[in-house]
Amino acid sequence: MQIVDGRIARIGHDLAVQDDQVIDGTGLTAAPGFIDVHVHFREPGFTRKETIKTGSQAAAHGGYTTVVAMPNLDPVPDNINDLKQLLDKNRTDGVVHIEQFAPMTKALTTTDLVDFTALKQLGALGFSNDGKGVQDAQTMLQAMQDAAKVNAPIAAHIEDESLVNHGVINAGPTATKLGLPGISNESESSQLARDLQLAASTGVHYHACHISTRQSVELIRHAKAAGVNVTAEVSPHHLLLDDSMILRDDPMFKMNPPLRSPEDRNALIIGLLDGTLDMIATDHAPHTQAEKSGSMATAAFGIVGLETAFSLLHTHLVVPGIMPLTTLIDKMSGNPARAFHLNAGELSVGQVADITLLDLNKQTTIDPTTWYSKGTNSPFIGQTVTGMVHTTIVAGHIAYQTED
Ligand SMILES: NC(=O)N[C@@H](CC(=O)O)C(=O)O
Ligand SMILES: [Zn+2]
Ligand SMILES: [Zn+2]
Repeated sequence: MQIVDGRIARIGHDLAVQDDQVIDGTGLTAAPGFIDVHVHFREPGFTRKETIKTGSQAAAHGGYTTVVAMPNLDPVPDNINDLKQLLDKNRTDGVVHIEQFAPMTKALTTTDLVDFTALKQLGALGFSNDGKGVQDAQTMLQAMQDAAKVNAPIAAHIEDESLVNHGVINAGPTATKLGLPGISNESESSQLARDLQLAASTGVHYHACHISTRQSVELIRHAKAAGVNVTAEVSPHHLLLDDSMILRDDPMFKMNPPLRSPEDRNALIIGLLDGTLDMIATDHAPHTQAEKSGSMATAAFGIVGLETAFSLLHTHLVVPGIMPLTTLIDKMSGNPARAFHLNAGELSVGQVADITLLDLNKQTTIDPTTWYSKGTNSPFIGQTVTGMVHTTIVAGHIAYQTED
């Protein structure tokens, strides 16, 4: 493959080499750069957890060349000035392409809608109140109408707070055993059912964030069959972990939505394989060590994911034969690109040279001392995995390269 001016110029064997830089890909597999449509970079407001620089370096380390960042920041970028500053900072500090969701409502929690036209024009990729579900149906309906008008997607964090019951893990035998309050599946699926009805009537592109329950998979399957303009993501942790694996009160296993039952996890894998769930997104949610210590009752929700996603998914889905490598790469690159109309996700002549080189046989141990993220909150630390990201090329420039 030959790259000229940041774009793929030629693909083939024995390309004449007059270039000033050669990357030896012997033994490596080239994939289109990964795309994560759900990350939290915490800047501005929470830079003790992460910054745009460290978050984007973590993305490059994980093989991601494009990410879409969530707006649960301080200040919330719900106006032209704050969004403009954020977009500028994403551009100057990011070592990968950073797209940005703007919020749907002021401050994420009010029912005052943002100016969808102005924020879209400024460069928001779409709109999301991630971190908070939209509790009020009328607000969601209006947000969908406004988003549809400007041809922008809505990415929904789906959570009916009246059904959450102050829960911190999935409602089920583990919650009972540990004496912790549980979150029901219906807190997600009942709001999703509402949203799919509203999406059908507005025609908006409705993207369901971090789907975690079997009921949600079923609802999305039906909505797609009925022609609703819906896409959905699932996180690596909901695919690879369930609440039966939570053996003690450990905040590394606390995230929103929570790890569900083994049956739910199985439905997510089937839904991913049959196309009901379009893509994998990490929901990279860094927190400080203090925020992730003590009991699950009080710790923060969320885990990091950018630097471990490929290795974990390759080890647990591709190596055992559950999912072909090409499908995994589609779920991590081509599908998110198509869903969000990103000019990325394929390796072809003329495309921007966003390329990830994979060393599929390499065994490593998941070790946060090798990470760029400020967050070390992960339940996967210490696991041995097969397959790792070797080199990440963003618009023709090396954004990450392994040392060995
Ligand atoms: N997923 C989480 O557990 N936490 C996210 C918020 C979110 O994605 O809902 C965060 O911002 O920390
Ligand atoms: Zn969320
Ligand atoms: Zn999130």
